[in-house]
Amino acid sequence: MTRTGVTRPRSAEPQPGDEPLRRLRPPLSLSSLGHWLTVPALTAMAATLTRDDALATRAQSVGLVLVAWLLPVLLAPVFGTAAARLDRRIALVAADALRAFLMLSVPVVDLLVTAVNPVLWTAIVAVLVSCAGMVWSAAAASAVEGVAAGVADDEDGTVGRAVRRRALRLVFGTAPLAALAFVLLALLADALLGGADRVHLVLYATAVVFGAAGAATAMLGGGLPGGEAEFPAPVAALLRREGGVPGLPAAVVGTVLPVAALLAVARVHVRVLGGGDPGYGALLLGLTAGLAYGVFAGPRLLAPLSRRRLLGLAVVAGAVALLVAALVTNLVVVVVAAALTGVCAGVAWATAAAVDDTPRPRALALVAALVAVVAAPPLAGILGDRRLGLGDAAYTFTGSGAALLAAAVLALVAGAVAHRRLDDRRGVPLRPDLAAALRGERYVPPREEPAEEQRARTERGVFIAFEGGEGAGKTTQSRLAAIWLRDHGYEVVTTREPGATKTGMRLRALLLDKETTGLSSRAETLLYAADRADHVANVIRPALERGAIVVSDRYVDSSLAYQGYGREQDVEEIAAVNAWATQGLVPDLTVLLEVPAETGLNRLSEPADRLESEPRAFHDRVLRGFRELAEAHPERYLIVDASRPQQEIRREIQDRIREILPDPVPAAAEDITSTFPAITDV
Ligand SMILES: Nc1ncnc2c1ncn2[C@@H]1O[C@H](COP(=O)(O)OP(=O)(O)OP(=O)(O)O)[C@@H](O)[C@H]1O
Ligand SMILES: Cc1cn([C@H]2C[C@H](O)[C@@H](COP(=O)(O)O)O2)c(=O)[nH]c1=O
Repeated sequence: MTRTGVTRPRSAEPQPGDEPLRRLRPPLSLSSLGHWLTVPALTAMAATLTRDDALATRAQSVGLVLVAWLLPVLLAPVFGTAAARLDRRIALVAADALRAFLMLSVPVVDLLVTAVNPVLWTAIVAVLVSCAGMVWSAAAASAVEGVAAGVADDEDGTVGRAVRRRALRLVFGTAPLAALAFVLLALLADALLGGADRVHLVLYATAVVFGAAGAATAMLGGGLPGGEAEFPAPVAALLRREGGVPGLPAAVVGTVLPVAALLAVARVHVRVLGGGDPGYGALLLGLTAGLAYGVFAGPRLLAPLSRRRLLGLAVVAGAVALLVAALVTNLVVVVVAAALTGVCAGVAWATAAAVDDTPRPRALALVAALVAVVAAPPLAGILGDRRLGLGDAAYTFTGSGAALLAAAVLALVAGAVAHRRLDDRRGVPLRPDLAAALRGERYVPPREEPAEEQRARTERGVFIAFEGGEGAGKTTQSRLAAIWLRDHGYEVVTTREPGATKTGMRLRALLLDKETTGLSSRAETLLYAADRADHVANVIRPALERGAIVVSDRYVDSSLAYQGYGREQDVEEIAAVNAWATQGLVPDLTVLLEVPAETGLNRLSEPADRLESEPRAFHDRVLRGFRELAEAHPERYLIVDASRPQQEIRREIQDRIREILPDPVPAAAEDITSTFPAITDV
């Protein structure tokens, strides 16, 4: 059972998606194992080849190999398009065979070809192996899509999604296995071989794994299904300036920096700490196992805590773990700190992907990783090893430790910025919020209300507005809130804008009809304001005056966001027009539901209306507008990450509404019963 009482399937039981993938499992696992093994194998080779050189040269050789391995990922769409033209089986087998051959070539060049610089050749192999890996990934993704699309009895796509998820787990889950295999091979090599040749064993082993993967693919019976896989271009995703979740870039940078910096200097750092390849492997094992655990556990971790808060916290915690790895000169402590860094980065990554499901976080992560891998090794070399005298004692501060320290400080700053900008529970203290989440509860802060405000509340009802972009879930959540309130004895009026009154319905038809062309932005603003004036005068105010709770799907903020930010008109002027139209009526609480524009628009099933048909840049400006409005008055807003499941969102909204509710039972009734009505979760 989970904390929330939901029974999770036991891992020993077959999962949906297992059976359709059964045939592809051996080649996918073997090839992925080989893929991840290439990283420690080639970096260890570079470190071994430069073992007698200065720290700067050693660090930069390892950095060069890592950069060479990462760079081709920028060209993923090119490889995706090229692979689509090839026969899938041939592409998979050829990519594995080429990688086996390339891995074998490294020791051969080292031992036999004196004319070629072996470090340079190792870096060239890293580029070529990575390119072949991209072709393999594209062909494998297409095969997995083919399997997912071909699942019988899968009308709602559940099994297809499970197939994709299982395939991803298979590919990324082999990374810790590769690190473990590297440790074992390094120990074996230490026991059996001597000198620089020791590192050759892992290169041979990687070649054998690729050979076995290619053979497993070649021997697959029957045809290999194919489907269309997507390969978003990382550079294009980054160049798109509109949209994006504020604070998310800082979170992504703060997530990636510690992992990339550790990878870049781990081999030289471990040597400084007195470890060889087995120590390097142990550090990689800790980091990758932590990452895998964090990615898979992240979505369920501290479920009652806001995902945006969790993201900021995970980034800060990862930076602190890296700080420990940088400062402590004990290999075991560093391996444990690397594992914690991995867990935090995994949790942060899973959470960031839930907050922004566009290709942007992935693109930014790739660029941040490249920058870190390029910068960390030379920084380690420049800073060099230093001995600090502390009275009788001395502390040796290594160059690699200093580079990790710099990365940790930067990640800490990025984490703090991310926490500040992403936080959707402003005004709610973090410590009790976190403590309650650790107990599996959601924290509801006590609210002290000035006497004047309390009196004003008893004299009128409560006004709650739901705001957000298209398809954010305003209608769904405002209805759920109204049902919950009615269940607890309140009179609730649910309403919406535009179109709550007879005149409003005509205005709505006019405003949303795509046939309404050439309407000026000012006229549009005034028509929305006219609808609102009628709405307030005939629906909202009368309901509030008789003490009802009014729940409105959209209100003034929609005009400020759409006509102000979206149409790029003066927001202050629109606010003034609307203050006049509503006679200054401001909601007691505005629930802002945030989803990326693409997600929201994709949720809509009806043909797009006049406003929904506006370009993506318009909707991105609208979303930015909503957030800025909410951030200006955090005390009367609840910002909700609306990309989560409906029931999670519902609970978060109920918790916040509870804080502003008047007592639903008339005072006279209370005198009789002497009990207060309990508000319980539905
Ligand atoms: N959290 C959620 N996750 C996934 N789908 C959701 C979620 N909330 C709502 N939906 C679905 O998204 C669609 C749009 O939801 P809804 O009508 O509530 O959004 P809206 O913000 O009112 O849209 P509009 O901008 O058209 O007024 C519906 O099909 C709804 O079932
Ligand atoms: C109140 C208000 C609304 N809009 C826009 C926003 C939407 O595109 C439509 C309303 O349709 P929905 O199904 O209720 O989401 O109108 C606006 O531009 N300005 C406003 O003030």
